[in-house]
Amino acid sequence: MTQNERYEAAIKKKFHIQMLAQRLGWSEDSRELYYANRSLSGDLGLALQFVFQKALRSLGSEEQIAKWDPLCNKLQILATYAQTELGHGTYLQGLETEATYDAATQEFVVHSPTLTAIKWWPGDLGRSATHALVQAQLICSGAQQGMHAFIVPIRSLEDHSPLPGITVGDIGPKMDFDHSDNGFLQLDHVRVPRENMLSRFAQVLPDGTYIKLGTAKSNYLSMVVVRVDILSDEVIPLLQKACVIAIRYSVIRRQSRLRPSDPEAKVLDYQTQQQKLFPPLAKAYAFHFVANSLLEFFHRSYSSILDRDFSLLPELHALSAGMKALVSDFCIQGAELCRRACGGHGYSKLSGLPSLVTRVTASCTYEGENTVLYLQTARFLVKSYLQAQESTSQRSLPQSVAYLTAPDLAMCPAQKVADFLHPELYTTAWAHVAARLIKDSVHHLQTLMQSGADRHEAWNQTTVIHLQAAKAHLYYVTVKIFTEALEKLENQPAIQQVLKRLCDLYALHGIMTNTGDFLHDGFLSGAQIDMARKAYLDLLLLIRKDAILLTDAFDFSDQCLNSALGCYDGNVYERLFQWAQKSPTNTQGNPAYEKYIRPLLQGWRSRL
Ligand SMILES: CCCCCCCCCC(=O)SCCNC(=O)CCNC(=O)[C@H](O)C(C)(C)COP(=O)(O)OP(=O)(O)OC[C@H]1O[C@@H](n2cnc3c(N)ncnc32)[C@H](O)[C@@H]1OP(=O)(O)O
Ligand SMILES: Cc1cc2nc3c(=O)[nH]c(=O)nc-3n(C[C@H](O)[C@H](O)[C@H](O)COP(=O)(O)OP(=O)(O)OC[C@H]3O[C@@H](n4cnc5c(N)ncnc54)[C@H](O)[C@@H]3O)c2cc1C
Repeated sequence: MTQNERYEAAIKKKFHIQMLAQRLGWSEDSRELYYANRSLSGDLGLALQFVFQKALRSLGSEEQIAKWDPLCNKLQILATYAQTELGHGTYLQGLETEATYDAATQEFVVHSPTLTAIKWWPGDLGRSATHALVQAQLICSGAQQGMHAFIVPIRSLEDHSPLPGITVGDIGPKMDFDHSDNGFLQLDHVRVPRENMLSRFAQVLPDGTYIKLGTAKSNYLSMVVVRVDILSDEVIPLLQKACVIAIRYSVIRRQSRLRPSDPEAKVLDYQTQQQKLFPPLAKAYAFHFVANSLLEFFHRSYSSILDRDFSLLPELHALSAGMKALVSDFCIQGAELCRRACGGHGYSKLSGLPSLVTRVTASCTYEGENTVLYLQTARFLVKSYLQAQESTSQRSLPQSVAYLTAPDLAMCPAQKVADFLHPELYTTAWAHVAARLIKDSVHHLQTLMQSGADRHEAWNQTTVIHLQAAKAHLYYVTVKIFTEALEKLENQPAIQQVLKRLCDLYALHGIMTNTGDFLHDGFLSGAQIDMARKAYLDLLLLIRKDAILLTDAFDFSDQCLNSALGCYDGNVYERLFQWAQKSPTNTQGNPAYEKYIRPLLQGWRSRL
């Protein structure tokens, strides 16, 4: 489909789902609506409404939520979240859009002072949204007060035309997300009432007095909220679908022979095919539990943050930022592995895999570029390590870094292959490596500072090391979450056994792909690495038996997968041939024949 066709189809789907929800009384965050959205294939339009509402509920006062939330739920307005600008996306302190308070009229004048201030990228902005939550530098009482959120009407609710002072449009073709009209927004002294500044954490009084009710970063809370939600709502299901398609196809596709006398083998019986597909499958399960755990932590801390107790916010920010980066990186890597594992047909759009890959690829950028987010986690780890070093410190460490003060083993006690299948053993191994890398990163930082570098330069010159420490810490946290999730399954032993194999594989795959970190200080010996590898390879064989059931368990219908390779009945070749014949290129004639091909073919004949 063209960009316009995909855009229209996505809005059409959203329209019908919304009509159904209204007819059946499904609320915005109901389980029914969640499953209805999950059961759809491909694109659903107006996704930024949920980002706007998350921001409204985290940054808005109760009165503002009461006013704007129902308008969103009934789709009486279509809203987007406009933070990123042409010149800035990561560095929020660099955002140039201004909101200057005019006490005479009790309005904010929202303006794009430069070309680079033009809002750029917000989804649904190009052609759909009627309102935008605009993040802008607040100017009042003659001072810049930092980034604050303003609700700005941008299109008429009568005829959808841009309102005065608004220049808005689509930013043009992208790698994917063709269904979403990512747009640009230039504001020319647009006036909005004082009540349109979201005021949970800050207020501007009628006379222009600025009242701070939160911290300097309170208005960053909306990003924390979205990073938590987007993993299970958008990113992880894309990896799950890719695993279902590739693993189902791999038991249908026969190629070559394991023994000359054998029939052609199912490609999933090759160890290398298992090595490609089972780690992504294990990650798809691991991240299901990680997303649930993060959501639980978020709910535990969110209500206190909304009541302006920010004590849990640093850990919540570090976890949500880091997990968004780690999970999205591995989902991108895993979806591409699934595509590659399907050979030529994996490169066909009829497989559904290229679309999953190009869509999930955006997740390393939106809602925070991953490197920048890992470094936010690293910043938290440095602080936690230094706090752990202060023997006088009375404050206990946040729960996710408690291992920094736990007794540490110098060497892994594993004596045989089976020892590496004990969750306690590999979780301890991950904790050891993470703690060592964090200590190492702080040591490098301090050494540079002691040699005279200022802290900003020292930080920049050690960010590669901090990145490595952050990734190890996050992987350790995910291993711990997966093992704890297994413990809760003791009354379902059959399921627990199957999922434990995936957890073992997830932990050991991380060790096998980072052996240097485990060998570096002798924590693991070469012999123990060999034991871990044996345990890992044996798991591939065991998981092979359950692989199809583990992918069926994701419960995606054929329509939802939208793939000729991943259909439940396995009739891959019939579908590929049917679908190819229905392809528009086979039903619309050859546009180049009359003008070019025929004259070419005729040309040489006339020369004979
Ligand atoms: C189906 C549809 C799916 C697709 C939907 C796509 C939706 C996508 C929507 C978007 O993309 S919206 C735009 C998202 N943009 C971002 O996420 C921007 C990423 N950049 C940042 O978050 C900030 O630039 C960054 C925090 C990385 C750095 O900002 P700063 O340079 O102002 O802060 P700094 O790094 O100096 O950190 C200052 C303090 O703020 C804290 N902080 C930073 N971000 C925070 C946060 N979010 N929450 C709470 N605290 C935060 C940070 O921990 C630190 O605390 P400490 O000083 O105590 O160490
Ligand atoms: C599909 C899609 C949808 C989007 N939807 C929205 C939306 O609805 N609303 C919205 O407001 N935005 C949206 N965005 C924009 C997105 O949030 C930004 O692109 C993202 O935050 C990254 O910022 P940037 O583009 O400025 O990248 P940059 O920060 O310019 O990244 C470029 C490079 O610089 C590096 N870098 C930057 N800062 C640092 C640093 N401090 N230390 C080390 N390295 C650094 C990065 O790691 C990266 O390698 C969307 C983007 C995409 C792709």
